[in-house]
Amino acid sequence: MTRLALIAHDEKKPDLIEFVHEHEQRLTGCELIGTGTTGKRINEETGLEVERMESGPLGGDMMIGAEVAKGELDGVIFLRDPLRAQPHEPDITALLRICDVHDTPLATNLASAACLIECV
Ligand SMILES: O=C(CO)COP(=O)(O)O
Repeated sequence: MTRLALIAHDEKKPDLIEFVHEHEQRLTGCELIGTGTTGKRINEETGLEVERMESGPLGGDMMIGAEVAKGELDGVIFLRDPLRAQPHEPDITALLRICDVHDTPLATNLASAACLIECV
């Protein structure tokens, strides 16, 4: 089964929730993990179930990075907020890097997320 990570910064969470609603049929067939608050909101606001890691600033991005490093994720959808600095920027950079190291599909905006879920 396809295993995907779903992550969004606060300003992008509404976009991700809408994306999940739009693509619910496709995502129902996937195993989903996410950072803490993102996962909580998807669990509460959509019909899908996300396994929750820690919140991003508390290490959640690194936990997802570890899954990538273990080869246990088929793709990462990470709607970053490009207009605000994050306190855990080094963790975010590390997650993006480890996706490149392992050639794991990574989408950081809605258009690329739509492409990603069609091909993983
Ligand atoms: O900060 C995040 C990703 O860098 C997301 O974390 P939350 O889903 O806990 O808000």
